[in-house]
Amino acid sequence: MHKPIVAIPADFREFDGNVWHGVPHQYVRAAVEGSGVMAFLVPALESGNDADAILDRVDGLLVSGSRSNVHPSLYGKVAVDSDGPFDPGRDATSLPLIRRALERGVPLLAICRGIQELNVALGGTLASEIHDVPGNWDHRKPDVPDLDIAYGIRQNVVIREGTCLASVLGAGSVQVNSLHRQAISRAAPRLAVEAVAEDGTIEAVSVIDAKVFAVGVQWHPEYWVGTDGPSSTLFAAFGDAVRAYAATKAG
Ligand SMILES: N[C@@H](CCC(=O)NCCCC(=O)O)C(=O)O
Repeated sequence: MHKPIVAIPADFREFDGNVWHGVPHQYVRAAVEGSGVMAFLVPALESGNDADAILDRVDGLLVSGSRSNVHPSLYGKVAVDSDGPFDPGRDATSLPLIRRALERGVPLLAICRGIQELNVALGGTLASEIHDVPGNWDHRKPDVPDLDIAYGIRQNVVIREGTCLASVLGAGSVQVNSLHRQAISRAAPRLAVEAVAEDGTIEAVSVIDAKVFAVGVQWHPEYWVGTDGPSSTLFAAFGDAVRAYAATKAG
């Protein structure tokens, strides 16, 4: 059997005087070293990507975080400046891939922006600038140059009993990082809330009636794969689901 392949939708980014399709290395490293799979990046195209053609050729879908936000029009909201920055190519690539992966039973792990895309893809909505809500904790990325500090583990979330995530990480408290301004507002009907922060922010979901592993987390387990137990365990579980799916394709 070939080494399983996981598709990772890229961002459309501008820097160094050019435009690029890219995924931060931490996601690729976590897929390769944490899940034991190969990673293939999918360009962030507003048109031209065929979700089924991609999913025919891979064994899992890893939807990464990003500084950009899902365009509000995709969940019935009129965009305002604070909803940006936007990445229409990423939206147009990720959301169809998420929907088709779930329909086809392709394993899915969605992280940060990814859990927000999962929610929107299934009909949910997002809240912006959640740190402005009275009583909310500040979930934003710390404004520091050192990524180890920015991705530092600094938040307690509680995994609910009897959930998919509890079967992987155990129920109860787990310490995670936090780098987001938005969060799930109305959870899509097909999503089960699996973990919440102490201020009530939804921190993890799974897809009800999913054929295989289909989990979204608002934190960033990819960054500490290899050194943080829950991060490593989550990516190992995703890798196991990907290998099991690949084996079914091998016949
Ligand atoms: N843009 C969304 C999702 C946040 C996210 O994916 N953060 C990871 C990248 C952090 C960075 O590089 O700035 C939100 O803000 O909620």
